[in-house]
Amino acid sequence: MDGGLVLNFAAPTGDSAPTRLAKPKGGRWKDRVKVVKSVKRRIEVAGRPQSYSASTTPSEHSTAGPSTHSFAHDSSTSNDRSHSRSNNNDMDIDDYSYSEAAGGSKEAKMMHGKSQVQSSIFSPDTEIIPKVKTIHRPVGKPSNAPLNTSTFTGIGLDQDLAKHMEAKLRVTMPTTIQQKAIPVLLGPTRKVGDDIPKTDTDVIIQAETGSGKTLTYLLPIVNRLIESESSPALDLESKRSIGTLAIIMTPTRELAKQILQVLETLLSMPASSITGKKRSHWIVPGIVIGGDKKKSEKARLRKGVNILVGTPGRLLDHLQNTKSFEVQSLRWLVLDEADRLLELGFEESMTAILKILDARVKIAASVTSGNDTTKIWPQKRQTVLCSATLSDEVQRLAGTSLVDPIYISAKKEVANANGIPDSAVLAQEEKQVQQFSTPEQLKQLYVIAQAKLRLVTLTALLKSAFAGKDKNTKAPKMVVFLSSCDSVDFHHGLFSNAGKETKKEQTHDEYFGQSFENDNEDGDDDENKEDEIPDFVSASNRINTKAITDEMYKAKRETERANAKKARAQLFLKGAIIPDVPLFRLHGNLAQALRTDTYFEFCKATSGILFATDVAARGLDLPDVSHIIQYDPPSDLKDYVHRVGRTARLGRDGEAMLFLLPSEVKYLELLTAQGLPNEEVSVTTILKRLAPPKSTDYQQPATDIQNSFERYNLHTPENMAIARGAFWAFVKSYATHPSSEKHVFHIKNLHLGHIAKSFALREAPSDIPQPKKKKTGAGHRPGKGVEEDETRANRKSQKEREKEERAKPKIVLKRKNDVSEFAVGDYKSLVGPMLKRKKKTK
Ligand SMILES: Nc1ncnc2c1ncn2[C@@H]1O[C@H](COP(=O)(O)OP(=O)(O)OP(=O)(O)O)[C@@H](O)[C@H]1O
Repeated sequence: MDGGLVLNFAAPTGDSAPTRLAKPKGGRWKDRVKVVKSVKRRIEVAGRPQSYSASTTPSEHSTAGPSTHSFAHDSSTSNDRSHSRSNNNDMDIDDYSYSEAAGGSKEAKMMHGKSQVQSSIFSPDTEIIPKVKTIHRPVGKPSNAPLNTSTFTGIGLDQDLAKHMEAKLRVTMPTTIQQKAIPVLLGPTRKVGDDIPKTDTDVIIQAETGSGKTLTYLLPIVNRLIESESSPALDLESKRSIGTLAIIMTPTRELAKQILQVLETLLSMPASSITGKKRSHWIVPGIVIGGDKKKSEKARLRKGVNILVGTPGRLLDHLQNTKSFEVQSLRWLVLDEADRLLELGFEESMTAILKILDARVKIAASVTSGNDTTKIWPQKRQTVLCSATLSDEVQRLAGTSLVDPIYISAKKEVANANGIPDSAVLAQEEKQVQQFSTPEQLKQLYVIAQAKLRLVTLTALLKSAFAGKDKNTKAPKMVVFLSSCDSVDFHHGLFSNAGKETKKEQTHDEYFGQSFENDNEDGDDDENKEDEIPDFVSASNRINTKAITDEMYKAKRETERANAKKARAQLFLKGAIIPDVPLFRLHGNLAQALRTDTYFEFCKATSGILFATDVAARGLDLPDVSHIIQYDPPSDLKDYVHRVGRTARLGRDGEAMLFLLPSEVKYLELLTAQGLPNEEVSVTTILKRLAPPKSTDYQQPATDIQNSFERYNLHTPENMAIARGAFWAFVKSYATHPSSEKHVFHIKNLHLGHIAKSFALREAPSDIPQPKKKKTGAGHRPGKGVEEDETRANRKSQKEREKEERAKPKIVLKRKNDVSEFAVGDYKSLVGPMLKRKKKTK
């Protein structure tokens, strides 16, 4: 019999008497008779159904795990991988526990109209886990912290700007990458050091996550603009109308907003202490991103935006369709998270953008030549590529789109006294382009969990991390990365609502409806709605004109405050399984307003759990994130670096945990080959934390949790539909791993029955969802409307999916955005026979 999809009769409710005994199937007849006898005997003894695992007391178990911030807690047993294998001798009993067998349950009938059996998550596992040698690098000294060897003014920054940064951002000393790259980007006129290139050149910046790359490219741009403000050639009145001087492109909307926020802070500089004039007031920052109102963006572009932050799809849209979008004077183009920008879906937009810029900027360069601002600003467009990872694509793009770029990395500290990079170091580094590096102080762990134990292991990890935390002991702040939007919705819903079934639950519409409200196709929300945001200034004007009494105004403000509070409360939920911990979710299919609010709310939160897709993996500076859990491995190795990089930022500590299936251990070889360190924590070590105080039994609490999750799914057809959708999205996402990882992640390695358990499903759904026919039309044109992990067309199909689900609760799964490489052919031909095989063995 295969490793564990054997009969199990674990009581779903634990307190109802058995109505009939479901016959075990499969295996040898002797075993079946033995099981029935053993179960009958136990019913007689106990008088009510029990799970065998409840009475098991594995001798090697330690005492209950106290709450801890470290994932590696109790790591002395870290090599004890197979707690379930240790029980192999008990197979005849351990395989089977008794219940009224979901076959008789109302819920099971509701879902299937037929008997259903429930397998134990602790049945023996015959799977051999190969040993893999990983790098056990002890946690090192912080490698992305600010240095104490130089100052910002020392590396050439304007004094006012440096002071302002200190006051507003509490940033006083540069990090290694800032120390090396800022003098180069400040340009030859700044004359900081003799080794700075004599003319502005294109630059590739590679530095660890959380090392301050945003300021590295923003500070020189702002510095050179404020430096030019006294230039007589630049008439103050015409400064705004000069058009866009710098474009910063990012792959995600949240990252674009984050960059804009930093930019606005830098530009809020007070009057100069030297001239008495307000600095930088003429420099107008702006943003264009998918999901926002295109009309208002157009209006802002018409007035003139000097530094523009945007996502590629919307940027290209404006370049093609907004006549008043002036880019002829463009001097800087920054590609933040460059390698992501060049991945599937973005590459064509990028090429089209570069082509348009090449054509338009050339004309303008000749018009403005002779202007003395050109001495301060780069003489022609300077392109800056920036990322923590440098893929082959980036290097290919660098070869075609950048002119003689300089490569600057944070790997080596600059030795010279002023902290100025010398050309020898730069030249040497050029030859050592390294793809991946993570902060030295980051602790990187992994756990090999069988599919059926994944969900309880995740629960144990989360529960133990938050247990016993109060106001005095700082609770952690975590991000759990999942492979699909469906999976994020499922896990967020599960941890928020499981165990609360008796209370009024959110309806499907309430849960999902909020995702799509105000989210029309182009993000061009009704213009009239723009003023709905409470505006107390205009409200007070109305008080005067309409003679509204103070009381009425007060009441209105109270209502507005209450509504805002209510809206904020919806951004996160609190569940029963991990009590009092705010649970957030973030993915590309949420309405833009909800995404933005969630992002800012999670930034503000002192602790909590964010379930997210890779939309949160790139560039987001989420303050104080202490732990990262990669519950689904990333679909690309470099995303591993970006995901774990949400913690251990700027010299702070951090811990990351990677979940792998036994069939995926070879992934560790890939990580090791890239020099990425890892240390194992066993499933047992983690699950033991579920054991109650003074008990060694972790299997019963784990089984109870699993049962409670399964009951939650069975509670309503909507819950079941969400779980099944997440299951299929998981299977589909397996097809998105690149060919170099196919030997690790292959659908045929998946045990679908066990995977189902990890979605709290008692068996794998047998309906293979039919992918929707690909639509044609503008939304599908590559390069048009492409944003982050989604296309406009996909957002549309998601809406349709929701409508269909509301009308009839059944699974209609379509291609998801974040599994874009998924090939229908592979999926059907592989999963189909697997399901047939599974049916036969039953
Ligand atoms: N020199 C500095 N001193 C102190 N704080 C800094 C310094 N430079 C940047 N920071 C802060 O560090 C945080 C991380 O910066 P940033 O987001 O730019 O990192 P990053 O290298 O771009 O990371 P990622 O690769 O994840 O995008 C920000 O909050 C920023 O304000």
